[in-house]
Amino acid sequence: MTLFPYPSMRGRFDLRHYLVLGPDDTKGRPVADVVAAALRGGATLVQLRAKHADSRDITAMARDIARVIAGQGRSDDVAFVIDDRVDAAWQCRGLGIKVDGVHIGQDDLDPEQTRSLLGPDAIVGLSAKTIGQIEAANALDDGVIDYIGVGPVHRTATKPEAAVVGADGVERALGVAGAGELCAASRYPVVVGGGVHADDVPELARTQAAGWFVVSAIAGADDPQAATRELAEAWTAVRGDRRHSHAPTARRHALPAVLTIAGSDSSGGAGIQADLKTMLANGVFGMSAITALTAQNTTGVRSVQDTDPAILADQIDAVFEDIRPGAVKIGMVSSAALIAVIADRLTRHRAGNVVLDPVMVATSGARLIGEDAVGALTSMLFPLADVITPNIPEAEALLGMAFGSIDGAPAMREAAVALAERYGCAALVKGGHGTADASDVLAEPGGAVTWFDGVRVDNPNTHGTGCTLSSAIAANLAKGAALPQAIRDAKTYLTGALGVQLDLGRGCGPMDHAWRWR
Ligand SMILES: Nc1ncnc2c1ncn2[C@@H]1O[C@H](COP(=O)(O)OP(=O)(O)OP(=O)(O)O)[C@@H](O)[C@H]1O
Ligand SMILES: Cc1ncc(CO)c(N)n1
Ligand SMILES: [Mg+2]
Repeated sequence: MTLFPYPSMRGRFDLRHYLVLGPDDTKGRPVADVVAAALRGGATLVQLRAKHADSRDITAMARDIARVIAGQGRSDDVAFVIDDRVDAAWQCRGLGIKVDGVHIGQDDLDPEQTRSLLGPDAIVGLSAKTIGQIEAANALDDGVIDYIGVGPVHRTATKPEAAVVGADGVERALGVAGAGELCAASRYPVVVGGGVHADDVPELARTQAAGWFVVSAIAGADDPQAATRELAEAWTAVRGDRRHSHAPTARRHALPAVLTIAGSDSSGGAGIQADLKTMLANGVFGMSAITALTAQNTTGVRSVQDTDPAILADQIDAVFEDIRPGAVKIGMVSSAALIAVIADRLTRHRAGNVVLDPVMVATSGARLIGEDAVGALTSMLFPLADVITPNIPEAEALLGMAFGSIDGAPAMREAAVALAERYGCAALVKGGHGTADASDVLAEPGGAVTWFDGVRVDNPNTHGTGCTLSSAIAANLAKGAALPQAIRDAKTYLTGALGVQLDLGRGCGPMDHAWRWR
């Protein structure tokens, strides 16, 4: 349990004018004296570097430096860290000496262990000199390290043995430009140094560096105060008095991606518009291949123009050849020619997690599939689907007159089982068009039947409920959910989107897909 009585400097330290020094750098002068002079010259952070010193000596020097910082009234804005020796920093903090953290190298204790030893209040800086080391640092969880030290910029007196490695891993002087590349690649603020002298600073200040660090140019100077002032003024001349942000930028990362192959609904409430909004709201990256343009609004469909099959094929290829979708949602496909293209491309790209919403009639009553296409839909696309999501009228159309009308839960269940048996894919018969509680029933090819209880929302604006549900199912499958759970979560989302009672348009209006964030 540390006795460390000081407020954390994390998120408050200033990397702009960073002094590094140890007893071997100061030409015999006490380290604390050089620190005092550098602070008067504008130093903003101090690092004590005495890698091989006894703990007792480090503790004594640290106590003197902390006293100097406090003596100049700078304890609240000048952070003080110890280089490499996490043990010594831990000991100093336990003794109540204001050591705000550590700076560790690639060969020292690893960042996670350092963080767990020193706790959440300590500053942890990490050295890096190659793009690979920057990328490894970027991959650390947020909160492990606070900044990066890049260098040496030039071969230096204090580190002649240091491998000066460029971004490509080739050993050579890093230079200001090479350091600048590493700054640009880092998601943390970066302080750059190692052999830096005053005439490097203007160019360095034009990179994304957060500041310079210097050893000999200050610690070895006859007048450390003047030397510090010259470096600080050179920086400020270019960068003004602005400081760096402490918050690491988000790690570059992937996302599950989902492709919707569907029609465009100009009203924004159904079709690919509803699909993409749903995918965004459910945490996946949505992509689209458009099968038709429809001019529609909440009162009806005014006109439809099918996409040329060749451009539909290209859209699907373009997506699969770059960002492979973890799931595919198929919506409105109005012609056999377009269906054939989709079947060919999904087979060629070995698409998985295919959710097929057999769109036949818009909520407004307009027919959205040609007579010739229903047969193509069932013979060419159903075999590629993992699940089909017909509403009650669509299920009746797919099962034909012989099956009769679907009225009530038992008939819904029978219909789902019949569809799963006939087409060899899971079938979710949706209860929205029914009179009961908007529950849906899933029949899977292996015989499992699952009900998804609904709560009928008293809201006449249900435009796009089917598009929204099937897209949410696809999003959940892409995130790794099993089908029943994917449906359950999709239904929760949909019910919420209906429940906020968005009321737009003169007819059957759309839902609020962003309801969770309102
Ligand atoms: N008023 C409502 N309250 C709660 N859930 C509903 C309501 N209406 C529909 N749902 C649910 O919305 C989902 C879509 O079912 P619906 O029968 O509306 O599909 P659809 O007719 O294909 O929709 P669309 O008109 O967009 O094609 C189902 O889970 C259904 O239970
Ligand atoms: C483009 C399009 N796809 C699907 C539906 C189903 O509501 C619709 N109305 N419009
Ligand atoms: Mg529908």
